[in-house]
Amino acid sequence: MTDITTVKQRFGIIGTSPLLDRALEVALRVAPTDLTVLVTGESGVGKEFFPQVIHAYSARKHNKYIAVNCAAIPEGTIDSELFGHEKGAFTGALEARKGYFEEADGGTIFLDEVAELPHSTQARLLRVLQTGEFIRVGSSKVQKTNVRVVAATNVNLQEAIAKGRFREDLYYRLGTVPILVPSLRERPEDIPLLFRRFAADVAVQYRMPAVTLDDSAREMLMHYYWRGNIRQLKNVAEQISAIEQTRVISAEVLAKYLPPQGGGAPMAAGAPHPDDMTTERELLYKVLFDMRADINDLKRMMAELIQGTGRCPEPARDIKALLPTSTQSSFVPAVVPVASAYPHASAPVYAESEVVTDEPPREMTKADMQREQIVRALRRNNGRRREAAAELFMSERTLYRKIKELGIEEI
Ligand SMILES: Nc1ncnc2c1ncn2[C@@H]1O[C@H](COP(=O)(O)OP(=O)(O)OP(=O)(O)O)[C@@H](O)[C@H]1O
Repeated sequence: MTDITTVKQRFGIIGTSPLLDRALEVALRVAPTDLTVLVTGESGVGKEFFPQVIHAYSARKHNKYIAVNCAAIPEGTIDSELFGHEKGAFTGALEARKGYFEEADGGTIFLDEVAELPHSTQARLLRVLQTGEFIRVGSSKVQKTNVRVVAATNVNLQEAIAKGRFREDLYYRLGTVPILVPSLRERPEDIPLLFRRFAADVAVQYRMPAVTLDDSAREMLMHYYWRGNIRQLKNVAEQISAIEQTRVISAEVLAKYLPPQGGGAPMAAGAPHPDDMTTERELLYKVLFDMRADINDLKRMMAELIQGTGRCPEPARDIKALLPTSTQSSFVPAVVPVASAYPHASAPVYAESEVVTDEPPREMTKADMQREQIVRALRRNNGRRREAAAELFMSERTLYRKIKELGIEEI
């Protein structure tokens, strides 16, 4: 049997706490079966690793793995996304389309935020779990599929059942094997390990020395409440790495990044998502973060030019790409190549038609900055929202909401 250390290394799962090991052990043990698994735990504890582990160590591993964020799909289209539709089933259904349950035949579907499914979809899901049968929207033909379902939620499903929001029969069917992922408070020994990993990742990504914690800061970190769990810890590590000049962090400095604990009920049904509370602040940090990396890149480019090497250190990342999209149209599109054509000139030489316009720069509002960051993250990830959300330190659900709110078009 595969040992847990191998699994952790393969998936980049940090932690040595017995509760985490126990959860991973259960995942490994049920992986080769076809049992349905329900992964629960507070927001930000790392539930997403579990369906991946289960799929990777199952006989289905060579077939499809499809992850669906149930909260991110509008209610009106979720049935068709999951189960497909026939041509003409609804306005805009110009072609017939397979749903995820048909696509993933022989594989695994991860239903994240399963508590967000509307009632009608819950009924369809129950049927496919019980019999393997489903019907495309607009069809009357019953089809069969062989899909293993792993679901996850941070919502207290018993409460949701009591409020009539979630079907009890579906709860029992989904939770054949329950896996509870521990909160960070239940595994304080993992906190310094996680912090070190996140700080090291930032250091590599932005080519800067990693921040470390002094004893007082480590103590504070381990006793903090961590409402948003690992996601919040990751945010803090990244913010500190980006903003602080000093690389050894004291408790005094750390305290600036930890919101007051007040109350501190963990994330549960109906509670505001930590992303919702901190997204704006974090996006602003991210602006600073990116600007600092850009400035470092520009400094390096300038140093190279001044030394007369005339070589752009990172050809893929030209100056235009470093500029906010809002200023790209009015800015010099290729300063470096023009200047490098005249390596002995004392100042950069601009092609005549490319000179910066006189237009006074428009002050960016907070919404502009947020839009900017989201657009950049989406571009960097070729429009993949999951990756962009991770980079922006927010859940996919929050990213979807922001995209809608800020009127960002498809990238
Ligand atoms: N043990 C771990 N080691 C390293 N990174 C982790 C670990 N657990 C979680 N993370 C990171 O923390 C972040 C949040 O994890 P994840 O998205 O899986 O949380 P979640 O439990 O699914 O939260 P939500 O219920 O809000 O969707 C991710 O960036 C993930 O990579």
